[in-house]
Amino acid sequence: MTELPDLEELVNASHVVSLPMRVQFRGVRHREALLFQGPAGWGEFSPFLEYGSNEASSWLRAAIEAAWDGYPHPVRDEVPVNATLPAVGQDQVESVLAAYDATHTVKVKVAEQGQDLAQDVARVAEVRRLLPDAAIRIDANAGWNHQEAMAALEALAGFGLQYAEQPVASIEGLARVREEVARRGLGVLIAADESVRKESDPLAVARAGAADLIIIKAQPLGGVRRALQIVADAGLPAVVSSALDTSIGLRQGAALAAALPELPYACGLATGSLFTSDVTTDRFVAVNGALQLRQIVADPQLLRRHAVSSERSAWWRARLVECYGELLGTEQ
Ligand SMILES: O=C(O)CCC(=O)C1=CC=C[C@@H](O)[C@@H]1C(=O)O
Ligand SMILES: [Mg+2]
Repeated sequence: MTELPDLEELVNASHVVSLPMRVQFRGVRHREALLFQGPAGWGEFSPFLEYGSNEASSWLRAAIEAAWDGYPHPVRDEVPVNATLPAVGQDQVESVLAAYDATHTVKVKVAEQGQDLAQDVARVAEVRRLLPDAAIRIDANAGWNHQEAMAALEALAGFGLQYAEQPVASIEGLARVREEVARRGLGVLIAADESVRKESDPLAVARAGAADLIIIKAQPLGGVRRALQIVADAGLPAVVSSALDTSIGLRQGAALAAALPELPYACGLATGSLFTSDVTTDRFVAVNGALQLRQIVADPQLLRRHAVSSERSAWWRARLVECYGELLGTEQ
């Protein structure tokens, strides 16, 4: 990004929407996002509501990159994607998976607050029963301590796990789990997500040898080009994942995945299927297990239909101004 666009131009171009979700994910049933169109296309700014302006400013940087600079040249025109299964009860697994045209790989959320390991085992077992040949990965979102992580991985490894994403919170903790998994011969790779996108140094995981692969997200990492640089510097395989974005943000994730020199795993970019509606008429969801790269444009009627209240809109615009201020401080 060479120069920031004019703030007034950004604010005036903004639309704030709230999209309804099929099931609760990450504690939300509605996902709010601010969208704007620039000379290169649409950009999405949708940091989670609880994020402060410093963290959220990377998301704004990514949105501006999408709308003003566009994307780097892709090296592939389709991106294999995984179905993402929220921490639903065993009885809901089949209906949630039915929303996806991407079940060669399933990521199962585990370690949800208020649930126990038996519920995780039941959920993973049900996925394995329904999809005997699928690659299954789990994501604990740092919800376990070391002991809990080891007990869970012992209990779940038998279902055949491709990898476990962020089983524990810290980088040292990940390294310790990774070592013990190897010592016990559990055959589960360890992936770092929060330890990449929420640390001040996204390369610390790689330097510490704490993970076998990294999860990268375009918005939290400040855009496609920055994320590509992180992967190049980390020297680890990368999986691109969504931030529960609308089709606009998913398109940015797909641009990142399409520009990576290597893409050994399916990406977590099928989350458009968790929404019951979107901002585009031709939603950016998987077809035959993959996203096909194409232009994604917001539809004025859908933007109106999903527009938030004037209070929420004012809240988002104020957030935009605050994050813009943060960017001005760091970029110029
Ligand atoms: O990676 C996927 O399959 C889908 C995206 C996903 O899991 C997430 C999206 C948004 C917020 C995160 O809590 C969550 C993640 O931890 O990866
Ligand atoms: Mg994750």
